Amino acid sequence: MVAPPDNDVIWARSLHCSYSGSPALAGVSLGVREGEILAVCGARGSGKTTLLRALSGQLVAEQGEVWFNSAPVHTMSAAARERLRRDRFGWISPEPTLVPELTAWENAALPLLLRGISHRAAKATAAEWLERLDIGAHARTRPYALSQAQRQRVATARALATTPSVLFADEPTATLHQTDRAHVLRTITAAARSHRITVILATHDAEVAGLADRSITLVDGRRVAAAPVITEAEGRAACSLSV
Ligand SMILES: Nc1ncnc2c1ncn2[C@@H]1O[C@H](COP(=O)(O)OP(=O)(O)OP(=O)(O)O)[C@@H](O)[C@H]1O
Repeated sequence: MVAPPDNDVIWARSLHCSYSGSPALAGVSLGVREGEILAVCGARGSGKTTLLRALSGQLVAEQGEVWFNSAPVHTMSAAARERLRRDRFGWISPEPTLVPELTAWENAALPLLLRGISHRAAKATAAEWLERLDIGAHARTRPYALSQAQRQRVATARALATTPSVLFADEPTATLHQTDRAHVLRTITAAARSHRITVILATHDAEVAGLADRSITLVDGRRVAAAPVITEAEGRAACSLSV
C-alpha cells in the first residue's frame, strides 16, 4: 500500500464504485490539499455524488483507496467511518435535510452537541453562523415555517458550525435563486479561507466552479483533463467539457 503525499488532506486512488453492476466511478484518483477549494464538475449522472460519498466514507468503494491525512478510510470499520464523519467532516446536500422538531439554531447546533460541546457554547456558535448566513432572525423557527432557501442556509450553518477539516458540498446551491446562491457560496468560500476548511464542491455550474481554486471534471465516472481554475471564464472552459 502506498501512503498518500503529506500535504494532501484527502487522497484517493483508483476508485471504482457501481450500483447493481452498473459503474458509477471507474478508476478516479485525486488529491486535495489542506485549505483548498476543489470543484468536482460534471453533467448529471457523471458520478459526482458517488465520488463525494466515497471520499467522505459514506460508502466504501469496491476497489481503490481513500486516505484522510494519514488514515486509510477504506479499511476503517463502519463505526470508525461514522466517527470520522461526525468529528472531522461536514456535508451539505442539494436539498436541506433538517430535523423537523428542532428550531433553526437547534438544527445548526446539533453536530456540535454530538461532539460533546456544552449546550451554551454550541448555541453561541450556531447563532454566530446563522447570523453569518443572514438567517439569525429565524433562529427560533422550525423548518416547516422556513422557505427552501432559508432551510438551505440553516443546513449550511450546521455544516460550517463545527469548522470541519473537510466540507463536502454536493450541489449546495442547486435549488437556490441567483441572489441566495451567491450569498451562500460567498459564505462557504469565505469560511473556508478564514478557517482553512478544505472544500470539495460538486457542481454542474461553471460559475460555481469558478469560485474554486481548482476543478476536476468527471464524465461517466472517469476523470477527464481539467485546467486549474483561475478566472470565471477558465472555470467555464474547464466545466464545458462535460456539458
Ligand atoms: N442509489 C443508486 N442506485 C442505482 N444507481 C445509482 C444510485 N445512485 C447513483 N446511481 C447511478 O450512478 C451514476 C452516478 O450517479 P451520481 O449521483 O454519483 O452522479 P452525479 O454526477 O452526482 O449526478 P447528479 O448531478 O444527478 O446528482 C448515475 O448513472 C446514477 O444513475
